[in-house]
Amino acid sequence: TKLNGGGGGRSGSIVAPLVVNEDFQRIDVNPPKGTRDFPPEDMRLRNWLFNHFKEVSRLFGYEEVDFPVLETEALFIRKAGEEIRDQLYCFEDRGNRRVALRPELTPSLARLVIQKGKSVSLPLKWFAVGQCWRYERMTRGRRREHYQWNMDIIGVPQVTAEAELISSIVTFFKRIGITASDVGFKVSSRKVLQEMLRKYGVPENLFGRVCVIIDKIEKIPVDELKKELGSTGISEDAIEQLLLVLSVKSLDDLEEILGGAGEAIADLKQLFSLAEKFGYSEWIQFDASVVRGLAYYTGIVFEGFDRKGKLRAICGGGRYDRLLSTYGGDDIPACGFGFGDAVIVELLKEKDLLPELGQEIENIVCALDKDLQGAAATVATALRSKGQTVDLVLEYKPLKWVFKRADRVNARRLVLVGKKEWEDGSVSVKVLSSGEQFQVKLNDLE
Ligand SMILES: CC(=O)Nc1cnc2ccccc2c1
Repeated sequence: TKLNGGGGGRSGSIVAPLVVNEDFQRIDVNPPKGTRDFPPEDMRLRNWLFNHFKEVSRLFGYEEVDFPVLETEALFIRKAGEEIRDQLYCFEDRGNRRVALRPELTPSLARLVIQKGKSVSLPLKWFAVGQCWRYERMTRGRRREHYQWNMDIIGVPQVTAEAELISSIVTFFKRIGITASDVGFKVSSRKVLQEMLRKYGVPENLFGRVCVIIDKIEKIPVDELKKELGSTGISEDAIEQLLLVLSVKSLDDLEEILGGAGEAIADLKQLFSLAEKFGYSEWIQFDASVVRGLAYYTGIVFEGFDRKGKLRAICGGGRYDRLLSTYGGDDIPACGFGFGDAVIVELLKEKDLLPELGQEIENIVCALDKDLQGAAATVATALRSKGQTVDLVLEYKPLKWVFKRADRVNARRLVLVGKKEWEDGSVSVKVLSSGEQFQVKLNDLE
């Protein structure tokens, strides 16, 4: 420890310091690897973004829900080879229970719907904004947490549900200044794959695994993709045909291959016609190669992408009609999307659309001398009770300090409590933008 005497040897007197810190080093003040703090300026941007998420959800008539960030590990154990499974942030708790930090929100939502059972009437339209976790080996140095906005419709089998979900995301983009020339949605249906796999006699239980592998179509070399597909037992010929179908560029070409009878074509045609009615046709395009990487999707799938092709997918979602029944629930149709808080901020930076958000305070209240601190508290309270934001100077400070603080917190005006004015219940106010200064009875101050 450094005793006061060590402070440059003034009179040499040694006074033991009040706090001795010999028994620990300075703690690591950074947050754990892959996680973020949100100091005020970052929290203002986060709140701006999340408020848009939530306002759009409410505009569409959805109800907010939330779940524990900690779930039973079993909720996320799927044997389809998903990346989200390999990176599960899971552990054994002190009660020897296998638990996990949720990597996504949909399983928790499905669990709550089943828990609610008959006590809720369908359709349900729920939304949530929640932190999700993954445990990646240090090597990648990527983030281990992000916040996701989810909107889900439970109990509607028609494609009108997916069409509305896309409309809500388009509404969000428009609110923050993103246009159809900045981003688009690639739309397809996993029923294309399902119909192809049936045609080649591939067992249904391979469906999820095959989709997860095919989702890597643009991430790994094609012969590696073929090898992985082959390892599931699918024939070479079937694999060739699959990849051919996935490279199809239009719905008409797809109809050529699949025939017009299948649900895939019908669903997609209906979605594109609904897009017209919702007014977002120029935002979406058919793209047979979109499958998404989550095993539980069963029908329409979509993902938002930046047209410059510089960023990863902005958001994604689709229909998951079997998820509730795999958890032992009834056979209830469902669809939804997830929208992360990372890529969208990169996109806003790219487009120079980040909002300038500063602190805004209406009043700084301060006492002009020591024994008016109580009076200043009374003034602050009077203003706050009228809904005015007040930064009350909590200790006696020279005016120079107060002006500096007023500038930093971007205060609109100074409310000064002086001896003379306070004797007849007045305060003096200085409007900082104009420099205008006046005296006013406290009760007349609004
Ligand atoms: C770009 C980014 O931060 N992605 C990200 C970050 N954290 C996650 C955590 C769980 C699941 C997916 C995640 C995805």
